Amino acid sequence: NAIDNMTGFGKGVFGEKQKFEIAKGDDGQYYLYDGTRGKGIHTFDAKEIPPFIFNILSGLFGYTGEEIKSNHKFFSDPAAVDAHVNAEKVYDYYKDTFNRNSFDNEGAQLISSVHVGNGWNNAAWNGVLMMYGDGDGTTFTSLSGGLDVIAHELTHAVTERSANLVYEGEPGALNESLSDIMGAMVDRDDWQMGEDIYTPDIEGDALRSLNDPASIPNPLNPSEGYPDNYSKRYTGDLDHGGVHINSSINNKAAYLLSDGGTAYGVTVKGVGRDAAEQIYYRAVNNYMTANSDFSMMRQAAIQAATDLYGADSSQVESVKKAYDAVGVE
Ligand SMILES: CCC(=O)Oc1c(C)cccc1C(=O)O
Ligand SMILES: [Ca+2]
Ligand SMILES: [Zn+2]
Repeated sequence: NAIDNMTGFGKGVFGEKQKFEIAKGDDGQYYLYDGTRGKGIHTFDAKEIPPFIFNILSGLFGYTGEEIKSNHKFFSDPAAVDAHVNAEKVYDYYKDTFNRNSFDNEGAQLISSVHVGNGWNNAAWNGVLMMYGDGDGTTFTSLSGGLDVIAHELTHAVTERSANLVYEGEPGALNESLSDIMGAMVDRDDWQMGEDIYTPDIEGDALRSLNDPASIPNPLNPSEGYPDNYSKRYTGDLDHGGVHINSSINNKAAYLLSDGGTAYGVTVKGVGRDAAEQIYYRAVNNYMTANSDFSMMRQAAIQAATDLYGADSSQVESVKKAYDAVGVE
């Protein structure tokens, strides 16, 4: 059927006015469907289906949830509005920054489902679509309200279609770290992850910090902060071998590469966010594979910087220093 692309309106999770692409169906209803980006951006309502059932339904049967429609151009579901708007922003980031057309570089549809589960404190890419919980209102509010969260989830899809880093141990920590790094590059005004949607009643905290990982308690070892050096890595079995913990070691390296600084006696000259994002994208897209470990991350970033700026460039030197600073040889 002919899709008429038009502009929709709504308010996001934090009450901000949003404008986004919608489509009008043959039934005269308006849908949260953006037909202008790739093969389309669809946002659905999962209607509180338990996450593990939703995962099965969407994984095996491609179920995406109920179409969100409105009989006028105003959409009144804030979680859906932000999931849609933020997916558009992340699509544009990958296209404008790396000329990548969606996560498969062939315009794959970006499908998001909101209201997954009941007070679910999670967001996930399940191989088919993004899933966002509403949070329990204490630990999280609607997770689709976080631009860095959506960039994080969509980067899992990009990683899966490129290096396809195994979600376990060091490769898993790098998988997580690349999602945090791109999350911080899209949500460009800070180096925190999830700050907008984490603990709505507490100001100033975040899920993770890339600039100072140790400033946030490590959930697996609360007496310490997240690790910011390889010598402090988590070596237990929880969280697939600490993929959400050891990611902070590489996150710190990326922060130092981008903004510069001194850590563990090593001073790094920042290359800026524009060069840092190009180095990491090229590393994950061209030089990393499923079992790449931290040492291979260092080499991949050096090679990417060499391709982009030359072997004797200051950027290559900064990559080496950044990984020296976090104790990765
Ligand atoms: C910043 C986004 C993020 O970390 O999402 C997750 C949450 C909130 C819980 C569990 C897993 C994830 C993830 O996507 O890794
Ligand atoms: Ca952020
Ligand atoms: Zn993740």
